[in-house]
Amino acid sequence: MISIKALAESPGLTSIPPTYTFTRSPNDEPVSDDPEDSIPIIDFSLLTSGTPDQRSKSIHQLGKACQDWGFFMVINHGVPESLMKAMSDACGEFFNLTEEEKREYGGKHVLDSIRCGTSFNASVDKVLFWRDFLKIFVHPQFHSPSKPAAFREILLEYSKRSRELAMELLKGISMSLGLGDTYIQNALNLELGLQLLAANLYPPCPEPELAMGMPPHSDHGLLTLLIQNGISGLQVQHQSKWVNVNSIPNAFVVNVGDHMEITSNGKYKSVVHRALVNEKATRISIATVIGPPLDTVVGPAPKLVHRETNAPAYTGIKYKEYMQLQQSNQLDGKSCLDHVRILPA
Ligand SMILES: O=C(O)CCC(=O)C(=O)O
Ligand SMILES: [Fe+2]
Repeated sequence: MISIKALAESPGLTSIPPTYTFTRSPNDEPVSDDPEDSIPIIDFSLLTSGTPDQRSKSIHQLGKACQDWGFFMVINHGVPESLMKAMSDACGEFFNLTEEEKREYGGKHVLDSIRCGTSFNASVDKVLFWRDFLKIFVHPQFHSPSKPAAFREILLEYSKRSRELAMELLKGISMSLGLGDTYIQNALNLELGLQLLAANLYPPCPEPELAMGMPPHSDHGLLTLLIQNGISGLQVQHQSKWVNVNSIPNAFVVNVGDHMEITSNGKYKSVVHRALVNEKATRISIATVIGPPLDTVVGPAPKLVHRETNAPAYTGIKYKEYMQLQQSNQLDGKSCLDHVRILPA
């Protein structure tokens, strides 16, 4: 399968091949034009080193962001800007390797530690997406492609720093659920949890309104931390509208994943989002997914369910089985989560 990078660079390309034409559903939500519609901002420095009052306000804001939006931006997070830029550049260089060099990691299983390809799952996608990807398991065992030369070192440091940030956010989220700061960490054994880095490349597209970078979907895992190379394209579904995420430079865009929705028994919802493409600039986004160990069965936190007043709304499922389920179907909104939802009697 040809990479989207190779296709986009074909000389004289003025239209997209029909297999890339994404049919938007007739009841697709409109894009919000309200400048007030913007995902909440969390000041990480207040969450971790503010006064007790500032900390408790931040925890409240974090909980509210998870409940109302499922998405928020994190500023003053302490991850060096130079490291974020280096990671984004290194991913760009990976995609610049020859098709031959990248083939070493291509077309493999969802649980393989390094995997690159195009679209989402080109063997089941009816329409192909204008996107190449590189996915790497960086925790509990660290993996890295051996090329480009500096990749490994940058990835190691970036993975470590983004993990620390995620763990602090999870403490705050755990508190916001009234569970105590280490409850989620302990209940889901995050010490040995999966961390997946997924880099996305969206080259310029001659007919951006006809193509789709990534279709509407929610993410597996507890939290996703996203950085971008300054080019926008991400949209989040909110109150029946698509809201553009115009990220503050160097902020992390964080979202609630399906396994946080399950753990919180539906209090915090994973939110559907999509990535559009544009005609002019190459966009790179790098998602870091934080999840439990692959063999952990994730169900609602026992402390959050109550037989009569708050019955479990999801059946427990092994994290890796959930990932396999998502990978074997077309990426389609929250259809994967629907498989484990218990409908009220
Ligand atoms: O490129 C983006 O902004 C979104 C990527 C994404 O949703 C994902 O990797 O799951
Ligand atoms: Fe996503």
